[in-house]
Amino acid sequence: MAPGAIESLSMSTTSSPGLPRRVRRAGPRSETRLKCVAAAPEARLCVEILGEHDTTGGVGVTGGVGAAGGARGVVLTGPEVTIGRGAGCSLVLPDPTVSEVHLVLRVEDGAIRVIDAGGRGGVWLDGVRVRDAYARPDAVVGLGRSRLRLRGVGDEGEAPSGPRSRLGGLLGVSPAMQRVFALLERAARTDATVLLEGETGTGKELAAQALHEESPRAGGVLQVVDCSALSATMIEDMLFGHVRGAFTGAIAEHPGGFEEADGGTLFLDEIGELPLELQPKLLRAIETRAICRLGSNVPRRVDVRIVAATNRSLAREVAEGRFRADLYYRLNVVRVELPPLRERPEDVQALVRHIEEGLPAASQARAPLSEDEVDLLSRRPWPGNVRELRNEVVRMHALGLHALETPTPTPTKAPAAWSAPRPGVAETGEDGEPVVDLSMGFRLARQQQLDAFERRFLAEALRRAHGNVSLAAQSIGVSRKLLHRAIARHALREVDP
Ligand SMILES: Nc1ncnc2c1ncn2[C@@H]1O[C@H](COP(=O)(O)OP(=O)(O)OP(=O)(O)O)[C@@H](O)[C@H]1O
Repeated sequence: MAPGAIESLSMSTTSSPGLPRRVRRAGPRSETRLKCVAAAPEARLCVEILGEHDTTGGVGVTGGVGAAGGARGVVLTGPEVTIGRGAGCSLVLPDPTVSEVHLVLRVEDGAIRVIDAGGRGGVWLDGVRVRDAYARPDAVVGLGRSRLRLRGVGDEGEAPSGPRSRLGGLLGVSPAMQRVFALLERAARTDATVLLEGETGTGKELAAQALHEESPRAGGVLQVVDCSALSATMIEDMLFGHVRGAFTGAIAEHPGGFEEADGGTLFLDEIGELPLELQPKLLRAIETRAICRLGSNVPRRVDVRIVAATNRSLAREVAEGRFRADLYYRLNVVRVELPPLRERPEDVQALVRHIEEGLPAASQARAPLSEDEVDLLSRRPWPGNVRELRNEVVRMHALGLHALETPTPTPTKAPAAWSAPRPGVAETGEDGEPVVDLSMGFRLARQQQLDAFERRFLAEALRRAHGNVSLAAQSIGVSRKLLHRAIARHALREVDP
């Protein structure tokens, strides 16, 4: 189906006690929308100068810019303005700590985009250093020793407006998240199948919830089926349900996720883990919008919108033969990639404040994190993304810790020598058992343990085979091709002394 196309479906309704694991009903809508005003070339941008300097009379404005609101308030016109010490800037600041052209403000869709033009000391938005970020209304921008309050934009004296800083439970002020919000919003209006890709903890599940809540199906059910369940039979049962007697222990009929989601949205989480043998059956169900319960040949029509998520690259899985191409194309109608947190440090502050607001008073052993602490956190690599940030903030509050007291994790992306300890991999405790680190959550911890095990295992096999891949593969019972792929994934050298 073409991107954005509407799938037409038929309906049947069922209800079921005892939902499968991770299948649940969506909660009430919780979002507040921010108004967006369309950009106009003559858009006006109101800036209030708050600097320590006495800029009265010293503020120079050029090119369609006029003074407004007294000596310290200026209105800048045009979709893009430059700010700095240089005479050519739209707003000239006589501050020796400011660079010639320090900052660019751009009006986009009624929002103010703040771009560091390479100014000395950088650009600070609400106390967080940014390279390129959208500002909330009334945000304060710091450059050199000067500070500016962005009063908002408008053509006819409209109220200040801003970009969407959240969609459903997803928060984000960075341009990357703004693009995600725009895509999700557009996709939500259709019945098109959506594939969400992104590292663990980047908010794929929240994105699926937002898609459902923003869609015409919001009144229906959002059903989640975790395709990484332990056995293929269990996943099959969670997807398609069963009739009485279908297998030992099937003492009653049970609808699966497809039927549970009828009239609503079916969220296939961890789709990259779906066993190969189940993939043709899922493809058929998606194509025909009909399923048969396990143990039955009677097709049942279902009216569902499909959203799938994975923290793998499905295209790569297809290339490596672990995922069927036909199912991939059926799922990849609208693809939305959730960016990792390290690529959008501008979002850390909003996320920290949001997490702090949700903390129960009893678990707050310290004051809210200071701007310096938030700045420190925004420089970390966060391999577990927002989930890891949440855990860290909760931990800091619970234990009364400060950002400097908590170790900075190493990015998982950086390939370390295979013998070096991997981040998040448990060390051995006094009892010889691995020390469990709960702070990063189950999935990430499990993944990192598995990765570490695989790496050690393969490295040892290679070492014993003196780096001969064919021999190593033979000795551990895997194909040469598979071992080559694993070597590349773990950045192991094929010939190790
Ligand atoms: N943009 C965001 N705004 C607010 N909270 C977020 C955001 N992204 C993630 N979170 C929070 O981080 C945690 C993990 O989010 P979520 O489960 O949606 O991630 P995921 O990508 O589905 O992870 P996984 O692949 O491990 O299942 C949750 O507590 C969620 O509320």
